Amino acid sequence: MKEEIATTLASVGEFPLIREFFQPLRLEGVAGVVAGIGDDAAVLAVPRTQQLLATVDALIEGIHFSATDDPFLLGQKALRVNLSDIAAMGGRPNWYLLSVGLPGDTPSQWLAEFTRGLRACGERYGVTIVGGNTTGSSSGRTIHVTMFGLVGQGRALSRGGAEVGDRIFVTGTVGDATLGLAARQGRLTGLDEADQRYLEGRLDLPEPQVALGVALADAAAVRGVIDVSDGLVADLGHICEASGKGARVEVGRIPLSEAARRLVLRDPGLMRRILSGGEDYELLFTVAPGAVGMVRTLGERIGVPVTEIGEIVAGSEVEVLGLDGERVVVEQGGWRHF
Ligand SMILES: Nc1ncnc2c1ncn2[C@@H]1O[C@H](COP(=O)(O)OP(=O)(O)OP(=O)(O)O)[C@@H](O)[C@H]1O
Ligand SMILES: Cc1ncc(C[n+]2csc(CCOP(=O)(O)O)c2C)c(N)n1
Ligand SMILES: [Mg+2]
Repeated sequence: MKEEIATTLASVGEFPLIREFFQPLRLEGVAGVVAGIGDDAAVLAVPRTQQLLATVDALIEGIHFSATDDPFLLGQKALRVNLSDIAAMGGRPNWYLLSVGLPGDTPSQWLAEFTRGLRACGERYGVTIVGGNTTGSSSGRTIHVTMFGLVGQGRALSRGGAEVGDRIFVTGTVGDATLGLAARQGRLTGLDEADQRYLEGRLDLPEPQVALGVALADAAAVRGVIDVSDGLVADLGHICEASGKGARVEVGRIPLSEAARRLVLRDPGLMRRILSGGEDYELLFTVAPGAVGMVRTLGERIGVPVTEIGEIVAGSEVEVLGLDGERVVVEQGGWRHF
């Protein structure tokens, strides 16, 4: 029997790679691309009534993903984590740059699947590649996506606008991604198969809340906004720091998925991990008390669950109250790289 020799990137070469894998990621019909892949820089047209949003996020092997993770999902996640940052600013995402560092022995099939994921997600959210960078890597695979979006002049949301008395809201459910990671790494036992699949799905394919972000940018009563990437308590801390305020959150109000709820019922200690686990990519935002009804209606109209979990207070601390009303100590509150 003849042995199949897998093609690697080293055998394809840098420029054929760009032609074969990255150029096909261009989407027709996205406005504003004066020049995309092929020149020294992209040329992008920003309408006079809009402002440009720019954000970059890295996915590093061993830090954000494992070599064995599904590259089709990873391609989608690379865009989704950036879409979430544009959403947190209330913008519409349009364009992205892709920078990859890949070892020469990476199978071509890996890159084919990774770029298939980018394409699927690009089509779904209407964002196109406009350029990038390709290098070898001597220490694992690295992916950086820089994403651009547009927001009306002076309409961008920010972390810094929270006021005392604001109600704190979060979209969707919290903690699924960190539980999914723990499950994948064998740190959760006794999880049934369907729940494990659900939680890992939330880790692999976060849902950036782009439509809600855009709607919130039009609502003047929405003040401090962030997406939950580091962890609920840590990211609320970022709103507090930027706004010069404190916050009080009630554990009993934090929205959990059915799968997370079942786990917490068995092991209430997991709640601590939920409070500080990252990668949910939900929106966390504060709302003037008089606008709570409007935000609920907005959530219903867009089809995104929004849950009130606490209140902005004077001070600088994020205070977490347990079911018994006692203060819960959350040491770090979220992911830290260093
Ligand atoms: N190396 C850097 N150089 C310049 N600015 C940076 C650098 N690293 C982070 N920042 C800036 O610091 C702020 C906080 O960064 P952080 O990465 O926590 O935000 P984020 O992008 O929302 O988080 P995430 O990476 O989880 O999406 C952002 O405004 C970011 O642009
Ligand atoms: C293999 C593996 N190990 C650990 C984690 C968890 N993790 C990595 S980065 C991060 C916070 C957001 O990062 P950033 O601020 O860089 O966007 C979290 C929760 C993972 N997903 N995969
Ligand atoms: Mg963010």
